[in-house]
Amino acid sequence: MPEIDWDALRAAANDAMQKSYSPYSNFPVGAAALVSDGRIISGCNVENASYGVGLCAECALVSALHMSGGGELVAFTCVDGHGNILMPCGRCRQLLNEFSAEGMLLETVSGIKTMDEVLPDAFGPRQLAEYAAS
Ligand SMILES: O=c1ccn([C@H]2C[C@H](O)[C@@H](CO)O2)c(=O)[nH]1
Ligand SMILES: [Zn+2]
Repeated sequence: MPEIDWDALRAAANDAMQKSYSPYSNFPVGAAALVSDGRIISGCNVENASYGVGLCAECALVSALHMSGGGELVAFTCVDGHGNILMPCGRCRQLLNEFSAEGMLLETVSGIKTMDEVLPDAFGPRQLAEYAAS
């Protein structure tokens, strides 16, 4: 597993946040993650005049993961427009869980946590596989 440089991840999240399109909430968000092969990916929130259609930064990040070669997420951080750490919303925790490496770490307002701590007993691909096999 690659070594986690939280400062570099936060810098990437801040760079992504600068590209946010958030004229409706005025709440820019940038997310960044370290991938299993060592590369850093990022994404920003992209809002829409039809408010509910807006995309969280994590959606762009997951898209970037696939567009740049796939892999699993090892570490994740997310910042708001002031550069402060932001917790991914519930939907985005589910989104990230799908592509998380075992023991993936997230930087949170209350320290570094595991995916399992921020989304306990998650529903994921395993549940579908178990159902199909039963
Ligand atoms: O985890 C989160 C939570 C919120 N937002 C965005 C969605 C919306 O554009 C703005 C305000 O909710 O913040 C994200 O990008 N990620
Ligand atoms: Zn979200």
